[in-house]
Amino acid sequence: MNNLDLYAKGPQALCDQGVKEIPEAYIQPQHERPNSGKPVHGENLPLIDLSRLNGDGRNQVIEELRYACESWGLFHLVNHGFPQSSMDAMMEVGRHFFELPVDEKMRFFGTKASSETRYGVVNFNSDDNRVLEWRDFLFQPCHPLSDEIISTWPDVPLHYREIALEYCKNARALAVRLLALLSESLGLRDSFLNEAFKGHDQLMLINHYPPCPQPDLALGLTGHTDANGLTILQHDDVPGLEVLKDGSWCAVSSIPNALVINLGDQMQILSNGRYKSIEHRAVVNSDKTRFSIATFCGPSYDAIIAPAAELIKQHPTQSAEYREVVYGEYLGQAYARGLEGKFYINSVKIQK
Ligand SMILES: O=C(O)CCC(=O)C(=O)O
Ligand SMILES: [Fe+2]
Repeated sequence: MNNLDLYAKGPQALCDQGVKEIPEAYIQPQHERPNSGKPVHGENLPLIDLSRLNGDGRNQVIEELRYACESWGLFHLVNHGFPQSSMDAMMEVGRHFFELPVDEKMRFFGTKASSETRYGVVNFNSDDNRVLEWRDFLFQPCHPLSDEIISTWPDVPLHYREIALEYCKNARALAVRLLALLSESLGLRDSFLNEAFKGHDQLMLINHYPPCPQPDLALGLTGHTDANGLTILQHDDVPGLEVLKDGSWCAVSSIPNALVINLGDQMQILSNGRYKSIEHRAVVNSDKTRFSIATFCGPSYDAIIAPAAELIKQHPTQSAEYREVVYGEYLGQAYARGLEGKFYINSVKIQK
């Protein structure tokens, strides 16, 4: 099958053709289909306001952060210092990328599940029988960067690379700041998590979910936890993100100018299970396109990630809950396995 045939099977092409029924390959088994995700009201889902860090509010913010990470693994973040102009520009140039003619987008087409720049239409390889997801995406490495890596990024639309470069730098600055705050919230020295991550690795994924004629049968993104350390998610105002909380899927609203931060598996390991990587997914709808930009911040590939000794001492059994992992290997195996709930993090849990 050539690339254009593959594109023709992708959700955007199907949407453009005006199909009324989605192909079988996109139909989720009954138990995976989106039910009407019980909405989480704003007051339940934690919202962290970083403007309160200066002065008297500081201890309270750290306390709220601890609560959010222990009970949710996800929170809205406002007054985060990420320039709005950079967020808006990235969303716009990302949108324009997906509007490009097929041949332009297909110049970046790739199927290999790796950290290389690629535009993906259908997310499985031939020996994988998974149900397809109703999205296409653009994936790119963002840190560490070199001219060679930047030269793999899309060179269209105009200014894509400079806008993306600025965005990646802003995301990295926020990640470094958040890791210091998360260290503090765990009672560790400020530099702990940033040091544990060594030089850091950062990837960006732009998800594009076209309207789907049968949204009750499909998913934009299967339920999964992020394999990295923490994810900075910017999404537009079209609903779609859901989190699994106490066994039910709950819709996460979009708050203007806010970012969604969710913890990945490495935070669960480093915190010896005190903080959780949260299972989440994206549902689709029948009339609106939805976009999200996920920045995955994680350790360097050669970093060895293990529960922090200080936190093991505080654990009821005073023992490690997870075995140590080399981050690059963990990520490689998580990619190979594909999205599957908490399967991969559970596989490195020490059986007692
Ligand atoms: O589109 C979303 O809201 C979720 C994206 C996501 O979870 C991911 O890219 O890992
Ligand atoms: Fe995710």
